[in-house]
Amino acid sequence: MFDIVPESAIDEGRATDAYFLRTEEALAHAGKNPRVVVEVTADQFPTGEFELLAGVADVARLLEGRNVDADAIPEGTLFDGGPVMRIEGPYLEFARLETSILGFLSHPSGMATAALRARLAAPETSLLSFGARHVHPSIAGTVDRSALVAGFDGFSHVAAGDLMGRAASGTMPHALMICFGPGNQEDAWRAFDEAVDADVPRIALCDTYDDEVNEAIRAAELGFDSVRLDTTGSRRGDFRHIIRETRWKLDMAGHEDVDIFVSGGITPAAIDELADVVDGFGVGSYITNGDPIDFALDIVELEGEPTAKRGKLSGVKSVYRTPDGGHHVELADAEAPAEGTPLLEPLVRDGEVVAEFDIDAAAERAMAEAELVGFGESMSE
Ligand SMILES: O=P(O)(O)OC[C@H]1O[C@H](OP(=O)(O)OP(=O)(O)O)[C@H](O)[C@@H]1O
Repeated sequence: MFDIVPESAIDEGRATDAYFLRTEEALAHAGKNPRVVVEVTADQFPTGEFELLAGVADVARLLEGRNVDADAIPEGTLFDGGPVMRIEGPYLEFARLETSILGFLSHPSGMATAALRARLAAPETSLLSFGARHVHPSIAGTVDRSALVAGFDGFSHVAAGDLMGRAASGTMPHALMICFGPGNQEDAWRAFDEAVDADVPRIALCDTYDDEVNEAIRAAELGFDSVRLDTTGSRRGDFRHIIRETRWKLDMAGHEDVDIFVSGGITPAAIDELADVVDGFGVGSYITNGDPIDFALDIVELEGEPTAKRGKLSGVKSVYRTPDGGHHVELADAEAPAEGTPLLEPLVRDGEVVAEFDIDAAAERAMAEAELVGFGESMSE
């Protein structure tokens, strides 16, 4: 019905580049199915430019039930070089899965990395992921899960929530306000308040027809807990001033408890500029525009012997984090760096998924990692 590659095609390995099917034919013809170790890597050596890993859970599900062992650094870990994942087994067990394995990691990790930049711009302020509308609906869950791995507080997409067993958050769209017509904002807000479950936060959208200050005070008078300002870019002028003026006049009217949320084109720079005058942000395109990480999957060992294509590092590797925040890449059988903690952990053993995936734990790890490696310090918009 829609242009969506079905889950069954991913699981069966048909969500692949055709040359892997040709490879299967050629290997079968030659009677070959070598035991290999492959590694998934973005940069061969540490670069100092860290990125946040996400999407590992989907890879684990894809490898489940296949005759392979796999290790991966946990979701929510920052990496800047060396393998993030290692898979070992007969090559034909997983040859055709390469395309989907890389896709499962590349896009989520890029979005999680962007989301972490936003998170670090205001560690204490509420951040909601609003990005689903910018991507194909089939991956909305990936967008919002990546944002949560990076420490976001919530997300807006209902089906993404169904996937994660969490409730979506949200306020109200301009469409609701416009359906009641100009001058009738109270009718729209009142209808929302009367109709929507009591446990849904009362956040009124206050920029549709009149001045933000005017609408915010009117919504507050109706009893709304919070207002959202999504002022159109062409009208924004000095957004910080608009927000401060709204805060000032809400306070003057006795509505010191009414929170102010903002959305629309919010970037880490905007968060940095506005965090002290707002109570929360909705962030969409900044997350979904996060560049996919350029992962590659390469054979590094063939029948127990180190090998690699030119330009790639042969041999099975380990990666370590040292207390100074260093990320070290070494041969797996070499001595670990002093005080180095190995980052690759068992993911799949004999086809059984042995890792656990906890979004909150990943988010905690991401924040600790960011502090350890100084991720925020090299942050650019
Ligand atoms: O700019 P982003 O960071 O991607 O934010 C996502 C969207 O959230 C806000 O929309 P709103 O709910 O106000 O949309 P509406 O005008 O359709 O009601 C904002 O105006 C963006 O369109």
